[in-house]
Amino acid sequence: MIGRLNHVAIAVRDISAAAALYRDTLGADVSAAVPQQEHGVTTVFVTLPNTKIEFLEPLGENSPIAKFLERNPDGGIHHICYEVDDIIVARDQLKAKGARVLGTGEPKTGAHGKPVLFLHPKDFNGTLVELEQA
Ligand SMILES: C[C@H](C(=O)O)C(=O)SCCNC(=O)CCNC(=O)[C@H](O)C(C)(C)COP(=O)(O)OP(=O)(O)OC[C@H]1O[C@@H](n2cnc3c(N)ncnc32)[C@H](O)[C@@H]1OP(=O)(O)O
Ligand SMILES: [Co+2]
Repeated sequence: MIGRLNHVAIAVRDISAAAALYRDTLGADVSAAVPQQEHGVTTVFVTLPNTKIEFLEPLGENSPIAKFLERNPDGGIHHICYEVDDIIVARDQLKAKGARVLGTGEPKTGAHGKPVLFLHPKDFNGTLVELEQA
């Protein structure tokens, strides 16, 4: 079911500082910041030869990463995103196996313009898992 590692997400309080750090200290290829209103975050992507790093900063009042940052004030790894061929098939298979799909269960459009879903961290070794349709 899961394929390539699409990205590893790091939640931060200051996405500009995080982007500058990776660009200027690590010499990385860093995108502009993009607000993702539907997801309650602003994103920056760091393009690596074999995957991406996604920086997340809270956006708006009810950001889903706000409490994570209260628990982790310096920031931290927030989720991992795997690619799947068909996100509805994957979702239905996962639900049939008892995994909890977060939100309404219907995919949202993610930062790459593809359908994404999230699986509860308590079901996957304490790690928030995002699925993105390849
Ligand atoms: C668009 C872009 C893209 O890639 O396209 C994105 O990624 S958008 C990325 C932003 N969107 C999302 O993250 C959507 C999915 N996330 C969510 O719905 C929420 O963050 C959540 C339900 C996973 C957790 O929300 P919350 O922290 O307010 O909830 P709680 O405080 O009740 O947390 C419930 C339990 O899960 C744990 N927990 C919470 N967040 C995480 C995490 N990131 N990794 C591992 N464990 C976590 C808490 O410590 C707690 O454990 P204990 O019970 O032991 O204390
Ligand atoms: Co993500």
